Amino acid sequence: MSELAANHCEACRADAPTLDDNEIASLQKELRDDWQVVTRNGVRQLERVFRFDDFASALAFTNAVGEIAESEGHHPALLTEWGRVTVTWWSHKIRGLHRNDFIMAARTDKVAAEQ
Ligand SMILES: C[C@H](O)[C@H](O)[C@H]1CNC2=NC(N)=NC(=O)C2=N1
Repeated sequence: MSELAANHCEACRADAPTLDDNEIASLQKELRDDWQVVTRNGVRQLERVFRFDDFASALAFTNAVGEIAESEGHHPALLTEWGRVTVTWWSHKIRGLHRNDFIMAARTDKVAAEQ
């Protein structure tokens, strides 16, 4: 399990810098390859699709991710479908990626492993 998962989010200030390419590449090494960096409307985001046997399992995972998001005050986009959940992390207030997003991606993997 990634060391990142042992961390908690820091308060992300609106003037915090977004991660640069090198910082992203370095943090990606601490995450499973399933996580991809995507860019939407100029905003870099961290995204992974999780697969499940049915909708009930997908929904239970969705709610479990929602719990950690609430506990950290840092929230993903969650697309819940039959057998799949797409989880996307980015820091809204800085319109990009912050270390918090990588921490929460690692925490998301931990939740998946516990399902
Ligand atoms: C007021 C509230 O704490 C802030 O808007 C938080 C809520 N959750 C958040 N989640 C994410 N991913 N980015 C944010 O900038 C963010 N801001």
